[in-house]
Amino acid sequence: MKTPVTTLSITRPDDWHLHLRDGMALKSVLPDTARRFARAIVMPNLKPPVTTVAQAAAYRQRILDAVPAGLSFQPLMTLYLTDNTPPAEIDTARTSGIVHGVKLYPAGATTNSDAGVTGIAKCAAALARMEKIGMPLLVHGEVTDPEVDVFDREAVFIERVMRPLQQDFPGLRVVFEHITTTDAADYVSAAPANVAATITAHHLLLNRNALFQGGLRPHHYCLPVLKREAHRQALLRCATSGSPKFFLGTDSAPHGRRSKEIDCGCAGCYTAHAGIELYAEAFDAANALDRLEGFASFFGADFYGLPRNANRIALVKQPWPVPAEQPFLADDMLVPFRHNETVAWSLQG
Ligand SMILES: NC(=O)N[C@@H](CC(=O)O)C(=O)O
Ligand SMILES: [Zn+2]
Ligand SMILES: [Zn+2]
Repeated sequence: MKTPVTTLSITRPDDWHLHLRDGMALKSVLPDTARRFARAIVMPNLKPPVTTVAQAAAYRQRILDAVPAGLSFQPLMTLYLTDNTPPAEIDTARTSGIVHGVKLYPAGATTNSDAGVTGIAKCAAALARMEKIGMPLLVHGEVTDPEVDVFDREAVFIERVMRPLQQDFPGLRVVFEHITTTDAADYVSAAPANVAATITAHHLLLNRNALFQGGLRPHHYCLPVLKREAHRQALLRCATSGSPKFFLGTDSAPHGRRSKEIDCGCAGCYTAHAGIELYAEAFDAANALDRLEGFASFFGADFYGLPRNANRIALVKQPWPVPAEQPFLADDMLVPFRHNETVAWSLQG
C-alpha cells in the first residue's frame, strides 16, 4: 500500500481567473491571493468596466499599491471586450506588455456584464486582430437567452458561439473560462492546442446539491451555476489528466454578505482565502496530488507564453477552520467558501 502523501512542495502557482474588485474591497481581498499566487489574470468587470489600456494600467497600479509589504504579486491585466472595441486598442494592449487577454462577456450573462458583447459579429475586426497577434480571448461561456434552461447555458453556448468562433477564427487563442460541464470538457479536449480552459476549485468540489443542502445556500451560488455530479466528475478527470489544456482559475468572486443574502443575490464564491488549498483537497480526494503542480503552476504560464515561476510553496495535510466571515467593506463582511467548516490542506509559511 502507498503511504498517503501529507506534505507537498510545488512551484508557486498562478491564478488564471480572478476578481479583485477595487477600492476597499481590493485592499481587503488581495492579501489572500498574494500570499498564495505569484500572478493572476485579473478580470475587468468593474463598474465601469476596464475597456481601455489606459484604464487597465491605472487599475494595475491600484492593485500594485494594495500588495502587502513583503509579498510579491504580479497582476496580469485584461480588457473587457465590447461591441465597439477598436482593433487599434488590441495593438495598444499588446505593445503595453501589461494586458494579457481580452474578456468576452455575453451582455447580461453575469456580474457587471451589461456592457458586454451583444453579437460576436460586432467584434469581428477586434477578434481578427487578436487572432493575428496572438492575444488570447477569455470567454464567459454561457448564452443569455432566457428560453435556455440555466443548467444548459454552457452547452448551448458551445454550439451557438464557440464552434462558429473556432470556424471563423481558427488560430484565435481561446480560454473557455470556469468550465462546468461534460460538454465543455469534451469540447476543449477535442479542440486544437490554441483552445484551453480554466477550472475552479468549487466546481471540482461541489455539485448542484450544495445549493440546497439544508436550505438555500447563497454562498454556493455562482455563475456558471454548479452542475450535477457527472459533470463534476468530468471536470476532475480533466484537471487531473495532465493535459496542458486545463489549468487553475479560482474565479474567486467576492460579494459582501448583504449582496449575497438577499432576494436576487449576486453570483460568486469567494475562495481566494484557500485558493490553492482547496485544489489540493480536490486532487487529494482524486488520488492525483502528483498532477497538481502542472495544473496549478505550469500549464497556464505555458499557454499565456509567460515564464514558469522559480520559487516554491509548501502545503501540508492539516485541517484548519475557516472563519464565519472576514473584513470586506466598511459596512459589509465577506463570507468565505467553507465558512465555519474546515479545509483539509494548509499553506506553510
Ligand atoms: N463567477 C461569478 O459567479 N461571478 C463573477 C463573474 C463571472 O466570473 O462570471 C463576479 O464577478 O462576481
Ligand atoms: Zn464568468
Ligand atoms: Zn469570473
